[in-house]
Amino acid sequence: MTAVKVENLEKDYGKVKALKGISFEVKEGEIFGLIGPNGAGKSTTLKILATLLVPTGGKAEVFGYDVVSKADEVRKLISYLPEEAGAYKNLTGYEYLEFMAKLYAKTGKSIEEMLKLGVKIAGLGERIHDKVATYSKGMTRKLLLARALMVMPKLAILDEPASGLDIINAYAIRQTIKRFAEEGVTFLISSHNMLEVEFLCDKVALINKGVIVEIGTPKELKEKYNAENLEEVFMKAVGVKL
Ligand SMILES: Nc1ncnc2c1ncn2[C@@H]1O[C@H](COP(=O)(O)OP(=O)(O)OP(=O)(O)O)[C@@H](O)[C@H]1O
Repeated sequence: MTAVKVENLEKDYGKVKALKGISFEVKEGEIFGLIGPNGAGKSTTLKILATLLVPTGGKAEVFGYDVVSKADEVRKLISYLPEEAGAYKNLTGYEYLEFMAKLYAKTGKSIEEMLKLGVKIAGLGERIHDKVATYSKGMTRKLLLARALMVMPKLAILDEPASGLDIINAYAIRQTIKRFAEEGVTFLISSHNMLEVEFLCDKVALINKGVIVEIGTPKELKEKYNAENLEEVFMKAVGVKL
């Protein structure tokens, strides 16, 4: 089944044309990476799919639901991790996950289960009982990823999930994403770290200045451009002389 279908999507912010008619599809169970440099239009695309922004033109669907006219249905199926997200600093990590589980779970039993899963994903050990205000950036990011995944969304939309993290935390986050993909969660992630994406994603779309310049598996793209890695693919695809 198709998890995400984007057709000729456009977004203008006043005179700035952030998206100039992009199209791509994500299959159910895939880890799909939208990758490109700063300002390429990644966050804009993810916000539209998360129903937080309305496109200027074109169309986007999540599991067959239009993100504008069926936004309520879409919201039931997704989790969204924004690029610049914070958790309530005065709560402990545990209290934060509990608060979120109560918001999302329908019955007492599923609150418990969700919370247990959330604590496991966060992997913060005893520090889960410390205030979020005392967490490092990596710890907060892991807590937020736990919040996004403990609800077992059909589609997880993650904006730069491992950006700014050290290799150990970034690795832990990648492993979590892979594990949940094996359990059937579809992932749409954005990143400007092309090497990281290469290890993680089944399929990638390279986006630059609001235009998708290539789509394929990392292997296909490397072969097509006779490149050693996705960074090199990107440079060649956008015509940067190496
Ligand atoms: N609220 C806004 N108002 C005006 N322009 C915006 C707004 N949000 C984004 N833009 C512009 O739209 C373009 C795409 O921005 P977007 O945040 O989608 O890029 P990105 O690929 O996520 O970049 P980054 O990796 O830096 O987060 C940029 O030119 C940006 O300046």
